[in-house]
Amino acid sequence: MIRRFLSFYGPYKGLFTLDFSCAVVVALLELGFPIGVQWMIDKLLPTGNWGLITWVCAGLLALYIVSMGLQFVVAYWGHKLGINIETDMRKNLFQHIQKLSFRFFDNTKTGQIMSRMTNDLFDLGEMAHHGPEDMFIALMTLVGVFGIMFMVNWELACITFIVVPFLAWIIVYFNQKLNKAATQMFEQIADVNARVEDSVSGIRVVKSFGNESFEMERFTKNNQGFRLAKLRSYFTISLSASSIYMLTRFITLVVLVFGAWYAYQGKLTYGELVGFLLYINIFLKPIEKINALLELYPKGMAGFRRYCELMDTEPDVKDAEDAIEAPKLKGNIEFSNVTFGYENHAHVLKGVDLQIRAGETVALVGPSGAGKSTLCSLIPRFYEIDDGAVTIDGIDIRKMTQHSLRNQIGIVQQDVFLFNGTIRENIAYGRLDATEEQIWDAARKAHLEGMLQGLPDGLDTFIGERGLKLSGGQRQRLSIARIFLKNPSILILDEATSALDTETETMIQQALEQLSHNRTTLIIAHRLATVRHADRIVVVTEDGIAEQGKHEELIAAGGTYSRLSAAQFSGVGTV
Ligand SMILES: Nc1ncnc2c1ncn2[C@@H]1O[C@H](COP(=O)(O)OP(=O)(O)OP(=O)(O)O)[C@@H](O)[C@H]1O
Repeated sequence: MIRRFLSFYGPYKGLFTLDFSCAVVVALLELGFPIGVQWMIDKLLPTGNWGLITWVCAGLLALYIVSMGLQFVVAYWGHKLGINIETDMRKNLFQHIQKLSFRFFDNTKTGQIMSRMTNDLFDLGEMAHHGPEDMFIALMTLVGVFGIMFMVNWELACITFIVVPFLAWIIVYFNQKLNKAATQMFEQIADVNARVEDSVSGIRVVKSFGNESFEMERFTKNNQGFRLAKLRSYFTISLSASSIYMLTRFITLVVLVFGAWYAYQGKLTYGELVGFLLYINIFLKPIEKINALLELYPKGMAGFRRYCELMDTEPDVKDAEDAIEAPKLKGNIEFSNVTFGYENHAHVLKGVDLQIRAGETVALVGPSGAGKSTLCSLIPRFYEIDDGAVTIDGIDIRKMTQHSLRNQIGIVQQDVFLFNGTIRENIAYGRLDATEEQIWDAARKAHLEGMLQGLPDGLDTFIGERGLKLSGGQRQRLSIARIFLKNPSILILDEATSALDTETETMIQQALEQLSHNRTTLIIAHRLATVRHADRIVVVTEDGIAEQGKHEELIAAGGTYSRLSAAQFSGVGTV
């Protein structure tokens, strides 16, 4: 874990060396000042040579100024190093999250991911800056100060250093406790974030049910959980800080008593006693540093452990090592004996065989929960199948890179997701390098032109979070324009026109028919009326594919489809 953390210093060796060496010089100067003071009291003051005393004071002042400059370097460039490392980790995490599969997102709350990206990393930058540097300097100062104190008076030095083993014990003991407390704190704040994310993104549902106080109660529970976890960690921090304080004050007192006694007996000069007391202050500084680290280190490490945990989560859908860039696909899709389940041993699809010819329009119908959407989500390889194979143009999709495969598949969902931005940005999401003309062309085909002409900012109109400033039909048309621009070989339409009024629906149906011309199109249909004219209708039930054929053939066969059709047209059931 520590080695993994240290590897982040790699790109910043120069910055680290600068910061580290300045910090070491500052620490050495700190050690040197009391020697000067002691020398002045014992050797220089009795001579009465004020000229020399003035020069020595000027020299000390110059050293203080140098030390001040070096401290600025440490404070600024040291923090820069920490921030750089924190930024790199956040970038790695975002990059990794982008690679994770649907299964991960199905099982992880968005708020918790956000918490790992933000809160968990806050203390890491600080730890990256202060951790190795402060620890090294603290140890170096402790050793240095012991050496000097030993030379001044070995007995007093040994008395002072009796506290060190106690100190080490306190550090180890409280570090373990704080590690646990910090991990709990991060877990609790992640829960708070997840609750806020859930409530805010579902605010319309919350308000429509008038459940604001229920949401408040749930939030309060999470918030209290965080408060308790934080209080627990502060309790431990306070306990360790006061134990260390007690230990250090006690030792100062002991040194004062023994030092005064030695001075009284003439074993110690008064200059040595003052110098010694100044060294006690220097001796306390690394201890204070270690104490501060004791608070920072567990928080940083708990965040880093959670960072590693997420970074070590392997995507369950990965490109094969010898994966090829998919050629321009015609769209012959074949499912051969495909078995798939979201959870192990709970298969949604079992031994499914289905062939779809290039350019064919196939409608998938069947009872809710039968697996129509699941079947379609296997084509872009959103999930890894448990058994069998899915091929396109005879190539197993596991042999293509996910990017080149998904590039050739367009999906229009019933539940449209648009990004917070302008209409232009959202259409261009279908092809990031699209020209103005291509964007307008896609907008025209999706029948957005009229709407755009009525907007003062046209394509540059902001549509709000998730496109909330647009109507359901407008959102749907925008998502269709995106696919026109993408121009894929395979289309998956998840009852794409259900959010539109009859007039718009007819327009869009025409546009989609134009788009699906010469393209393989799968339509997940809930309203049978919309798919009567499909080349083929495939009826998916919980037992697999029950039947397939044209509308008339299936009606004549008198099977599941004809029953569903009768139920729907008589208005009794849903499909
Ligand atoms: N991400 C998921 N994680 C776990 N189970 C899921 C997931 N998505 C769907 N399921 C389950 O898989 C089964 C098939 O769901 P699917 O959405 O494919 O059905 P569908 O036929 O498209 O239904 P509908 O017509 O209602 O949209 C259901 O039992 C559903 O609960």
